[in-house]
Amino acid sequence: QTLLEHKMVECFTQIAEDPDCRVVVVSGAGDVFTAGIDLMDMASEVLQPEGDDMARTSWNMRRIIAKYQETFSVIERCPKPVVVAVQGACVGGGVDLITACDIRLCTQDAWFQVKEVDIGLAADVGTLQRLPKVIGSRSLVNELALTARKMYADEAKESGLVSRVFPDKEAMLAGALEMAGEIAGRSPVAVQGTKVNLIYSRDHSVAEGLNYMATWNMSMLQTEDVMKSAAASMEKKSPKTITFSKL
Ligand SMILES: CCC/C=C/C=C/C(=O)SCCNC(=O)CCNC(=O)[C@H](O)C(C)(C)COP(=O)(O)OP(=O)(O)OC[C@H]1O[C@@H](n2cnc3c(N)ncnc32)[C@H](O)[C@@H]1OP(=O)(O)O
Repeated sequence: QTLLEHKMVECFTQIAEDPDCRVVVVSGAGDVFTAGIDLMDMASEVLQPEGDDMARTSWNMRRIIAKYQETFSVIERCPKPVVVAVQGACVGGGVDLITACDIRLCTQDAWFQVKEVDIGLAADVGTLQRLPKVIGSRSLVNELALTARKMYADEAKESGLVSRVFPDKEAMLAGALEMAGEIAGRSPVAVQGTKVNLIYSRDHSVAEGLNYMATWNMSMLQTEDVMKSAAASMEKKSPKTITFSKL
């Protein structure tokens, strides 16, 4: 139930470079997706940085926070799409994690909580930066982050935090894997280019996004995948029938 902070960077760095991997599904074991940061670790490790004076202690604290931020930023930077499947509680760092993913699914019993204000801190590893870009309503984001109230599955769907709600975990995992199969069956040049450009455009003006896109596709449009996909489309075949080279 605790976050796998240190393994996450290692894992997603490998996934980003692994041509055999085209899509990722993140799910949690048990009834609870995640209880967020381990509060015992937090008390003993995170909140006790070393340093001979305030400047050095603060510097080390900054490094610790940056390391935690990287835990989730590595997911967003990974060019392979990441589908996350949430059951039960998704608390604190869990919201940081899921907002760095590309597609969020949950079960009917799922709930989400930006818990940090309840433990005396401003959320510092991504929720405050990414949640406003996921949920359209700034007022709702502010309410959730300032009050730490729980948001249940139906509201999460209505607000756009998740795109689909499943009756139970089994159905959700089946749905997540089916979706992953749809993504993995398409051109990795197209899929990874789409993820990278969606994230770039989220953080830039339309003009900047278009400029980046033109530069991206001036090389990527020269892929053999376009001709293969277009030919399959003309023949009314699914892109999943095509064998695409690894990327
Ligand atoms: C630079 C740092 C950046 C990172 C910041 C991250 C911040 C955060 O993540 S803030 C959020 C922290 N998490 C919490 O406050 C979660 C609190 N826990 C819960 O709300 C519930 O435990 C939960 C809904 C997850 C599960 O409820 P359930 O009724 O199923 O189980 P419990 O009986 O409550 O818990 C079972 C045992 O687990 C221990 N536990 C739960 N959460 C944590 C946690 N986050 N850290 C450490 N331990 C946790 C709980 O104390 C129980 O232990 P025991 O009594 O020994 O059985």
